[in-house]
Amino acid sequence: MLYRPEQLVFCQALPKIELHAHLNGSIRDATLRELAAQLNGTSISMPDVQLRTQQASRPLGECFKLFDVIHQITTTCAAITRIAREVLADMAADNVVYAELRTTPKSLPRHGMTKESYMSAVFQGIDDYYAASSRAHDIQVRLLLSIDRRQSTDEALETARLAVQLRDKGVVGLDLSGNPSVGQWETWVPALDFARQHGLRVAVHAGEVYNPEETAAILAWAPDRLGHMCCLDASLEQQLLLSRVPIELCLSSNVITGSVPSYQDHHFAALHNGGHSVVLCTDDSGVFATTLSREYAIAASAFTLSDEQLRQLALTAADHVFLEPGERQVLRARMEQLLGGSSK
Ligand SMILES: CNc1ncnc2c1ncn2[C@@H]1O[C@H](COP(=O)(O)O)[C@@H](O)[C@H]1O
Ligand SMILES: [Zn+2]
Repeated sequence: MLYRPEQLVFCQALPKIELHAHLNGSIRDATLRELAAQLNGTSISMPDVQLRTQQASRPLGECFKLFDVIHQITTTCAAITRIAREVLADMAADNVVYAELRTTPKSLPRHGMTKESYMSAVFQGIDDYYAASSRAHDIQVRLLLSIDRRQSTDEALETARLAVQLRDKGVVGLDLSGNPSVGQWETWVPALDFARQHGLRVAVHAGEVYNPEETAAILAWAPDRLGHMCCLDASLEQQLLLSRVPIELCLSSNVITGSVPSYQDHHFAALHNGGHSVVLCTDDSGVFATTLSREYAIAASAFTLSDEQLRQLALTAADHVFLEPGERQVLRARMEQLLGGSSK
């Protein structure tokens, strides 16, 4: 058993902050199946989708094949709008009070989709959620635009420019993600520099596989937050601790993909005990069949965290959001108030 039922109940009641969630990876299983079923006559079969979404362990390479399948199913603006709306609803139901959702804007000429229309579809989904929900005031959302590691320097720059343009629509930063075995860090540096020069914040997936040269280069660039950092040697570990860059940690994702051998072996414990800033996140709640509450419950059980430690973990996430300082303080005060209310 990964955790005791009462640990999950406690974690569900905690107000939480989600900082690392990929839109298409957070698709509901039922929605994925429904959209796949609507695509009769294409290369995607239902058994294909079912088999892929029911695996308990899925090596990283398999994960990226699954993302390709999901992307073949989510090619319309209507699908993207629906996913965005449902992801927000699921997070709000899980007591997430602030979320930074990340997604890769897609240009799919065959489907009449541009990066701009893709983003409009995401904004529509957010608007639809707020228009329909009585709990709408419960969750605040911001966006990070992702660069996929398969992209060229020019494609990445296009995404960075779009992110700057969409700042007043709630875009607060850029993310570098995608298959860690693909591409070269130097390719995307111009786009990340551009974003930073224009006042956006930058989160980078790093160390999801062992690649010490790249991880050292990423640390030297000093992103505002790092994702994963699973596969480091002793010297990189030292550099990471000295950098003090907060890390988004996704327990289920890392264990299911095999980046970390088990929950007990996860580097969460060493970082957290050493006072390094960490934020628990889901990564892909659909693909890994999880919720943020469940990730907190797994941490509570695997690392024997007290209720007070769990509350502190939820609270300190507010210090690492990509909001302006004034807004960040308001969020922190709100978390303090809500957490005061959730203590026994
Ligand atoms: C499991 N660990 C991971 N490592 C790296 N990148 C990941 C990821 N999980 C998801 N993504 C990135 O997010 C995309 C799906 O969401 P969007 O289409 O952008 O909304 C994937 O294609 C991949 O680029
Ligand atoms: Zn990720």
